[in-house]
Amino acid sequence: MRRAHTVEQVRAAEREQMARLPEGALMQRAAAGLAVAVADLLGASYGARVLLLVGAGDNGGDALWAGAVLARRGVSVEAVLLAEQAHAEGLAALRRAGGRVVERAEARRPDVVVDGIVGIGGRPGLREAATAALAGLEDVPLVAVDVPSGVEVDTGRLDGPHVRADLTVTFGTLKVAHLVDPAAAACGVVHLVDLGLDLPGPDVEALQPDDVAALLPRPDEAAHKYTRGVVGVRAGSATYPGAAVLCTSAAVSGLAGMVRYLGSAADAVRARHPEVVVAEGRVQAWVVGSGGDADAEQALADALADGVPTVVDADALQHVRRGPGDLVLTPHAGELARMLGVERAEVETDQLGSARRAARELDAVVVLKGRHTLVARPDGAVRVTTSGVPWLAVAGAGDVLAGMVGSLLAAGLDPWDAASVGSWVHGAAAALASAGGPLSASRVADAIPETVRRLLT
Ligand SMILES: NC(=O)C1=CN([C@@H]2O[C@H](COP(=O)(O)OP(=O)(O)OC[C@H]3O[C@@H](n4cnc5c(N)ncnc54)[C@H](O)[C@@H]3O)[C@@H](O)[C@H]2O)[C@H](O)CC1
Repeated sequence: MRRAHTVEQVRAAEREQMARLPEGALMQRAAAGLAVAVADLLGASYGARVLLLVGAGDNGGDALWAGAVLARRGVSVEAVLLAEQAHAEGLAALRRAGGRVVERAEARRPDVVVDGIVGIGGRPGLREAATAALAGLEDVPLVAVDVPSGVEVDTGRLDGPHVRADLTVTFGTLKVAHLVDPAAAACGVVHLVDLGLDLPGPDVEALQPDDVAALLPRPDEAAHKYTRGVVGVRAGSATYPGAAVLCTSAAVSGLAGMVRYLGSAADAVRARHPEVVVAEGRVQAWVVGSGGDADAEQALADALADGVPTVVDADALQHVRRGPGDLVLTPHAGELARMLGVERAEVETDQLGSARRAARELDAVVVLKGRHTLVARPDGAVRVTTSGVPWLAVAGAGDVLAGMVGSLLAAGLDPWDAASVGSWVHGAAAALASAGGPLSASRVADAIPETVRRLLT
C-alpha cells in the first residue's frame, strides 16, 4: 500500500524524529537521497551541469546540501537564490564544495534543474522571481524537491502557476499532491527517500498489486455459482445497447458466479455472452445505468427495491438520492458536477474535495473517474487508483468499470473494497490491453481474466 500524509502529519513526525537525531541529520538524509536521484538522472556526473533554484526555507536547504554532494562528485553546480535569505548552512556547504551562487542571467545552460523553491511550506502558485528563473528552462529535465513548487500539497489542487517536474524526490512519506490530480500529473516520477518517520494513518492511500491480490475473491472447494455471488445488470437501452454488452462483458469475467441481465438489449447481450441469464431472479448486487438513457430511472428504482449493494453509473446517477443501502456511484467529472450543482471545472480542479463531498452528502462510495481515479468513502477515507493508462480514456470504459465493480460486490467485497479493487483491476486490464498502444473498451473487458491471473499467480 502506498500511503500519503498531510503536511501537518509530516511536520509532527519530522519533529519527533528530529528530537531523536543530531541537529540537521534529517536534512542530510534528505539531501543525500536527492543527490543520488539527480546523479542517476545525469548519468555521468563529471562535467555535468546542475542549476539549483533555491527558495527561502528548508526546501532550498535540501537543494543546497544536495548540490554540495554533487559538486564534490565533479558536477558543476550553480545556485540562483530566489529570496532575501537562504538556508545558511546549506549555502556554506555548497560554496565549500565548489558550487557557485549566480544571478539567473549569468547561469550556464544546465543538464538538470533542481526545484528547491518551496516544498511543504509553500503556498499555491509561484512568485515572480521563480517564474522568471524558470523561463527558458522548459525543455531541461527538472527534479522537484519534495513537491513541485506551486502545487497545493494537501489537496492536489493547482491554483496558479506551478512547476512541472520530470522527477519528484520526496522525503519520509508521500504527500497527497503526489497521488491526487491535477497536482499528481505535475510530479512526474515520484521517488521516496525514507527518513525513518513514525507516521499515523494516511490521509489517502493507493492499493498496490499485493493489496489487490489479497482482496480479490477466490472460489473454495465447495463453491458453486450461487455461493460465488450473482450480479444483476440493468443497463443499455434502445439508444445504447452496446453499453449493456460492455457492462456484462466485465461482470461475466469470472469474479462472480453468475450474471443476470434485465433490459432492452437482451438479444445483443445473449449473442455476445450466452452464459448471461436473461431472467428475473435473486441477485447479491445490481449494476444500473450504463447506457440506460430514459430507462435508467425505472431501472434504478427496481434495483434499489431489492435492498442489495448497487453500482449506479451514467444515466442513473442523476436519480440517486441520499438514502439507506450500500451504493457505489461511478461518475466522471461532468456527472459529479451535475450531482453537486457545480461547474465541471471545479470538480476537475478540486477532485479530492469533490469526491469527499459527494460521498459524505450521498452517504455512498463515490468513484470519481479520471487519470488517477479517486474512490471516496462517506467517512472521508480515499483510495487513489494509479494502475491506469491514458489510452483508457475511450468510450465504454465506464461501462466496463461498472460491471467490474458489480461483480466484486456480488462476490462479497464491501463497497469501498469492491470499488477500489475494481478500479485498480480496470486500470491494470487497460494497461495489459494497451501494451503501449490504443485499445477499445471491449479489449479492456477481455483483459480482465488475464489481469487477475497475473495478480493471483
Ligand atoms: N523539517 C525537516 O526536518 C525537514 C525538512 N525538509 C525540507 O523542508 C521543506 C519544508 O521547509 P519549510 O522551510 O518549512 O518551507 P519551504 O521551504 O517549503 O518554504 C519556505 C518558505 O517559502 C515561502 N513561500 C511560501 N510559498 C511560496 C511560494 N509560492 N513561492 C515562493 N516562496 C514561498 C514561505 O516564506 C515559506 O516559509 C520540505 O518540503 C523538505 O524539502 C527535509 O526534506 C526533511 C527534513
